Amino acid sequence: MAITRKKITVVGAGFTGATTALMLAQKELGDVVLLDIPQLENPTKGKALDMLEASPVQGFDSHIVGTSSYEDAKDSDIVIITAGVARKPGMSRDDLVNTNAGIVKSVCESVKTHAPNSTVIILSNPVDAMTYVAYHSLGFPKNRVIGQSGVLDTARYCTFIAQELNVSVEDVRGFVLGGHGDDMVPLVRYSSVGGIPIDTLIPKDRIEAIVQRTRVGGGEIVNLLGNGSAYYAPAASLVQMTEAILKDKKRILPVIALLEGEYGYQDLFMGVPVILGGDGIEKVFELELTPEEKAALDKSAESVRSVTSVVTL
Ligand SMILES: NC(=O)c1ccc[n+]([C@@H]2O[C@H](COP(=O)([O-])OP(=O)(O)OC[C@H]3O[C@@H](n4cnc5c(N)ncnc54)[C@H](O)[C@@H]3O)[C@@H](O)[C@H]2O)c1
Ligand SMILES: O=C(O)C[C@H](O)C(=O)O
Repeated sequence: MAITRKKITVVGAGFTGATTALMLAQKELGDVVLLDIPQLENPTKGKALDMLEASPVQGFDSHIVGTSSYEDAKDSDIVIITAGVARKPGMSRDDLVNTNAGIVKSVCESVKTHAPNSTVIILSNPVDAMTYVAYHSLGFPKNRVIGQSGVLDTARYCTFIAQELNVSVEDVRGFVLGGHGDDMVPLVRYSSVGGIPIDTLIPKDRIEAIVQRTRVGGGEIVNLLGNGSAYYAPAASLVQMTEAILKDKKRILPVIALLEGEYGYQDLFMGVPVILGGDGIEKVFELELTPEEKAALDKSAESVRSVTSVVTL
């Protein structure tokens, strides 16, 4: 019996989209369709072909095609949306809201037509608001519309903790909740190294510095790059989410989910820990928060609400 491979479409073949496509293929998570606008069809085909030609060297058998046609995305299992503009130094993610809302809306119209059973992961910024836009444009059930922020923010947080203690990143566990903005909420109380709570190992002022560096981690990269934003760690985060879904791994990861009463928020897309598996978001975990943690999450939720409110659907 022929084995049907999974099909993953990455919309937007820029820095994050192209990097994601390559990482997905390297892990053989499925065949990859890399899609960008018609004006960039040849460069998109060129990037895909270049990646494919790496496959004999690296020994992966995923196919990769570049295209500007949604026909090629037909019946995708997963669609990852990276289409849109990135910020430059001096800008906030929220400055992108109007431009990217239009792009995400038009992409979702095509996804709805050509891949109606897909699970959709949104990366375009401001990503909490763009996930809200995608949900309403797609009309898919809430478990199949997922935003990426918490995996990346947590990865940055864990990187800084590992650096601080000079220990393996593999032994660091942590969580970042809330919106993908400068008031996101790294949860120190739920962070540990090899099972040891970090607040017993790292002085308070150093933890505060790590929390603050995490909050502005995207901006740190934007300032260093000078013309664009991070893409290696964002791509790795998208791949981890895709793998959790396609392999039904039931990972517990922080992702942007529709909240309908959880944590006291209604009709809000924001980062929370979930079970991510074959059905997409299979469960949202409601953690016990201290009054200080809840106040910080409320502040982050307010920022998300404020940028989401300017979007016209
Ligand atoms: N959520 C996160 O954690 C996170 C992380 C990194 C980047 N981002 C966001 O992801 C987006 C992409 O970042 P990037 O660095 O890849 O930018 P980029 O400029 O390198 O690539 C964006 C691509 O989208 C394409 N595009 C624009 N309109 C399109 C459309 N209608 N259909 C298909 N493709 C279209 C562009 O042609 C371009 O190739 C930005 O909004 C950025 O802020 C979010
Ligand atoms: O910071 C950005 O604008 C891109 C992304 O959201 C990130 O956190 O790297």
